[in-house]
Amino acid sequence: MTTSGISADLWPAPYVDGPVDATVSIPGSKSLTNRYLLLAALADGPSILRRPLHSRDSRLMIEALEAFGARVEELPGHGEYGPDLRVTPPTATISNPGVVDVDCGLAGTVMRFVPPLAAVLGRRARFDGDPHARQRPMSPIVDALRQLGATVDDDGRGGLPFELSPQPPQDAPAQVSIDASGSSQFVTALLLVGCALPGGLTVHHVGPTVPSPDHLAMTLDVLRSVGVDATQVGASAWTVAPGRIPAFDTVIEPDLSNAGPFLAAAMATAGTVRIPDWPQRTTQVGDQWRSILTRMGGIVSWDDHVLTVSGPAELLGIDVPDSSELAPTVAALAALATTESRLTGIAHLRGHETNRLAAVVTEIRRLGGRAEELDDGLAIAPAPLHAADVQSYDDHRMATFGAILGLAVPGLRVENIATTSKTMPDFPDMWQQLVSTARRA
Ligand SMILES: O=C(O)C1=C[C@@H](OP(=O)(O)O)[C@@H](O)[C@H](O)C1
Ligand SMILES: C=C(OP(=O)(O)O)C(=O)O
Repeated sequence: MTTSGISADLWPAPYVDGPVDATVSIPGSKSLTNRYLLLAALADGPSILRRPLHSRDSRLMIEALEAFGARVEELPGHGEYGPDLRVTPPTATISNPGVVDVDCGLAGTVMRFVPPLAAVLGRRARFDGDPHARQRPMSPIVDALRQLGATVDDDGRGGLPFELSPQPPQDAPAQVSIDASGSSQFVTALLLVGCALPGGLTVHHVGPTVPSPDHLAMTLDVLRSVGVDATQVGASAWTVAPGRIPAFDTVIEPDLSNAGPFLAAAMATAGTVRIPDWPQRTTQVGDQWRSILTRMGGIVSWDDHVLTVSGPAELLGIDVPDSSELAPTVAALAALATTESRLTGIAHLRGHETNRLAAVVTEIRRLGGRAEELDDGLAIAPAPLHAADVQSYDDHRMATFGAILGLAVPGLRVENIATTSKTMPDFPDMWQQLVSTARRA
C-alpha cells in the first residue's frame, strides 16, 4: 500500500484502438465444479470430473473435502485447462475424528456448501476465511444447521468464524425454514446434502425473493444428473428425496460467466470473439450473454457449439432484471454505452466478494463516468471516461470490470489483477493474448 491507501500493485490494462478478433477457450465453471466436487464426496464410489476448473475457489473446496477424508487425485494426461480429477469419498468410519479446520477463502460456494456437508458427515469443524469473508451473509446457514440439530458456536455473530458440532444425521428433521433472500447459495447448500439425510430434506424459504434463480435451477439439474430426486415444490420450497448417489463421471461446461469479459471485449472494440464448447442447453446464468449482448447491439450466433459475438459500432445501454454474477461485467459495458442502463434485482450483490453496487459506482465515478446506486441495483449513464487506477476490492469481477474499461480508456490501471485467480488464474495472460489480436483502426 502507498500512503494514499491505494495499492502499488497496479496492472496497466491494455488499451486497443482497433477491433479484437479472437477465439478464447474458457476454463470450467466454478459453480458446476464445486457442486460436483461436493457431491462426489457423498457418492458411493470414486467419481470423475472432466475439464474441471482449477482455481482458488476449486482448490479451497478440494482442500475442505480432503480435510474430511476424501481423496482427490489428478488423472494423468491433461488438456488445455489442467488435469481431470478422481474423487474418492471419505470412508464411513474414521477413527478418532478430530476437529477439522476449513479455510473458506472468499468462496461463497465453500463457506455455504461445506458446513452442511460436515453436518451430514457428522464431523466437527471450524470454518473461517479471508477478512472480507467474515462480512458475507451466513446466518441462514447457521440457522439451518441448528434446525438440523447441530451446535454452532459463532459467538452470536451469525457468520464466520464458527465451530460446528453436528448431531448424528439419523436424528435430523426433514424440513428446514430459512430466509434465502440474501443468496441462492443458502438453498443450494442444503439441497446438495439433503439426500444424505434419512428423511431427505425440504427447504422452505420465508422472505423476499431468492436471487440468482439460474443458480437454483443449476442445483436441481446437477442433483438430477447424479440420480438424486430433487424438485421445486411451489414458489418457495424445494425438496430432495433420501437416497444414495452412485459414483459418476461428468464433463464440466466452460464458465459462461467468465466468458463475459472476453465477449465484452468484442462489444467494446467492435471486434469478434468466439467461445468454443458453448453448451446448447445449460442452466448457467452466463447463457444470458446471448440476449444481453444482442440487446446492447451485438450480433450473436451459436453454431456447432461455438458462440460468436461481434460488437456494434454503437454500444447501447440496457435494462436487466436479474444479472446476478454477470452484473459487474454488464456494468463495465454500460459505462461505455451511448444510452442509459439499469441493472435491477441485485440488492444482494452488497453481500458478494465486496459490496459490488458501491464498488461499481465508486469506480465508474473515479473514471469520470455517471453511476448511482438504486435500492436494488445500479443506474449507469453515458459520460466520457478518463484514466484512473481502478480498485478491485479483492473481487475477481471488479478486476475484470477494470480490464474491460481499460480497452477503451488509455492509461487505466487495475489494482490487484491477481485476484482473478479466484476463478480464472490465467486471466492476465489470456487477456494479453486477446488484445494481441486487435487490428489498428
Ligand atoms: O451457487 C452458485 O454457484 C452461485 C450462486 C450465486 O450466488 P448469489 O445467489 O449469492 O448471487 C452467484 O452469484 C455465485 O457466484 C455462484
Ligand atoms: C458471487 C460470486 O462468488 P461466490 O461463489 O464467492 O459467491 C461470483 O463469483 O461472482
